[in-house]
Amino acid sequence: MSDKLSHIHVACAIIKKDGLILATQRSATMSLPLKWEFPGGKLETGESAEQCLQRELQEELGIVVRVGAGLEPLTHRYPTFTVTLHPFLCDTLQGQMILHEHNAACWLAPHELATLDWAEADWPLISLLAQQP
Ligand SMILES: Nc1nc2c([nH]c(=O)n2[C@@H]2O[C@H](COP(=O)(O)OP(=O)(O)OP(=O)(O)O)[C@@H](O)[C@H]2O)c(=O)[nH]1
Repeated sequence: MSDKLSHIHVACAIIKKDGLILATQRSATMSLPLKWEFPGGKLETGESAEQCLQRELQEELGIVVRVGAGLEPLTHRYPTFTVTLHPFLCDTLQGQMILHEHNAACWLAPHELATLDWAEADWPLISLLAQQP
């Protein structure tokens, strides 16, 4: 497979509520099983990051969010593919969260995020969030 084919772009949501941030755990049957991540997914052709997040968060968690500022994209090379994460700060607008795909979810203070077993691509983001007030 060419590098181009194995390089995916993923929009992910840093959802904040009362100073806490939502973390979701991938299921045992997904790729990167049981790793923690920020909810979101692959950008489809012609889709904006905001549209992607609204679609993915509705599918995965049944919630509608307000998409705010974008953070610096991060690129990570896994053994079998490369991912560029496009993180966005978000607030929940509507919906009772239901886990349609994930194994678990939790709300943590920024400095507590590092206690979870995150997907490798996320670690620079975890460090950045932990430094913010
Ligand atoms: N949503 C999300 N995905 C992440 C994060 N970090 C990270 O490495 N990823 C990777 O980015 C990809 C997201 O794609 P997806 O969520 O639409 O894909 P998927 O579960 O259907 O994966 P699959 O196509 O590998 O089965 C996954 O391979 C996931 O492991 C993150 O913080 N949030």
